[in-house]
Amino acid sequence: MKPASHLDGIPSTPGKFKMEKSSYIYRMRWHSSLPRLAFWCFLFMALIFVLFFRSPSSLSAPHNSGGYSDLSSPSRRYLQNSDWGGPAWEKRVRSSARIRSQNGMSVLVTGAAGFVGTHVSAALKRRGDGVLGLDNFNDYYNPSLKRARQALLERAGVFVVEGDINDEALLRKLFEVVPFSHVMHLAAQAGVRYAMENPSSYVHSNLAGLVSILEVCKSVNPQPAIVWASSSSVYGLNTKVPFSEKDRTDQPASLYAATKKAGEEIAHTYNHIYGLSLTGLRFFTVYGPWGRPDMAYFFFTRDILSGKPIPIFEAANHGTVARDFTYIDDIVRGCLASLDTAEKSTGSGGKKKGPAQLRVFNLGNTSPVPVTDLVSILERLLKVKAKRNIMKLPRNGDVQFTHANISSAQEELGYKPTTDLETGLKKFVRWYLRFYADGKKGAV
Ligand SMILES: O=C(O)[C@H]1O[C@H](OP(=O)(O)OP(=O)(O)OC[C@H]2O[C@@H](n3ccc(=O)[nH]c3=O)[C@H](O)[C@@H]2O)[C@H](O)[C@@H](O)[C@@H]1O
Repeated sequence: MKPASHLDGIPSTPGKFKMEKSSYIYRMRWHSSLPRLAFWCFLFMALIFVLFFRSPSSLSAPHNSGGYSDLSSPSRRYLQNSDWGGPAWEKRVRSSARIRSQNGMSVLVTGAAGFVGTHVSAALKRRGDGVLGLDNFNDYYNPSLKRARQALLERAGVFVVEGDINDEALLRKLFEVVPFSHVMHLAAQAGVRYAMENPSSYVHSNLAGLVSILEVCKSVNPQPAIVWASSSSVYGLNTKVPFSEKDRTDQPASLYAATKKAGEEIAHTYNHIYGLSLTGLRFFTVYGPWGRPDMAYFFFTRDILSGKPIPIFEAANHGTVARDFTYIDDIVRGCLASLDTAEKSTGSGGKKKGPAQLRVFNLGNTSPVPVTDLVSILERLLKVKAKRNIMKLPRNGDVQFTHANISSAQEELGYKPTTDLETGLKKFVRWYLRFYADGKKGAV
């Protein structure tokens, strides 16, 4: 008898199974229904296993633009330790989120082990607010820097829960343990150019992750007010300067920018349907101590020190490429002011009860600096001449310049940046040299 065609290929390795043996096996195995059942059960379990442990982003290699390379565990990006829950864990969560000042708030900070997240969490804690961090510690850049930030927060009394914003069960559990009054949502896939390498990571964090946060926030009681990180990149190909919140933002130049812009529209929807209070902050190229190694000022510093040439982009006809670089302390003040002025959400039980606050603010420095000047400042501070490799601005998401109009944030938040690039970079370089002294902390 001829075996059924879908079984033909099973003992397929030549030399491993002789023909007579395989037909014997076939007769023994497939004429009995119990082994057949066992086989399908095994196949089913294997499928469940594969689906459970495979995420879209686990298919791509880890990011290397920050100079970090670890190909040993490509699936690590979102394979998080789901080790949460239990009385001891809940006690830590509660204690970290305990308010210690009059009129303080309890804030869930997502992306707490990230650059901005760490600074915001520490600042909230310092003034007596209750803070709980959440971070998935992915390896977009060297996670040892994130662990060092976590240790810093730990010393300040902030517990950073390890988990992904897409894990709604975890988010619900956190709200069950602490009825957070505010969410500072900073977890995101950042970086403009990396979107060409790993587009699905942007969809995972900036779209699916944002929706997951909003879904949980809309359904808990009381609903928290949410402040979240948008980006100056939403202005895309806009040429009207300085960029005002009223300008068009429908021409993103990168998938990253498109996901941030989509986030702003998603925020509108949740505000409209569920009465969530939402404030989006368009950050302009934030830099400073504990910064992100994938950003130019950071890896320029590393490469200037090691004598490696640095690629400096210029626009067509030797056009200047410039950024409205904004120092982290100014951004933190803008974040805290946004939380302080956020009105309560109006919905409950997943239903809107009345109109709720919906805001978008530029948080920039209002003085763009050419990238070539940034390099000159670094050369002075590091006392090392850079090997400048001038190249054409690649068409992979970069825009030629950014410049924030901050009048709206000034009026409503009292936001007033005070740090110029030279002063801010001095603080960054001091931190960098201390942190990476003698290469003790390993590769950036
Ligand atoms: O403002 C923002 O919203 C964005 O700011 C930064 O994006 P970007 O301004 O491109 O920051 P960098 O990647 O550090 O680049 C800074 C400048 O250096 C230039 N650059 C970058 C890389 C390089 O190799 N050479 C080079 O000249 C870029 O064109 C840009 O003008 C962040 O990476 C984004 O996550 C953030 O959302």
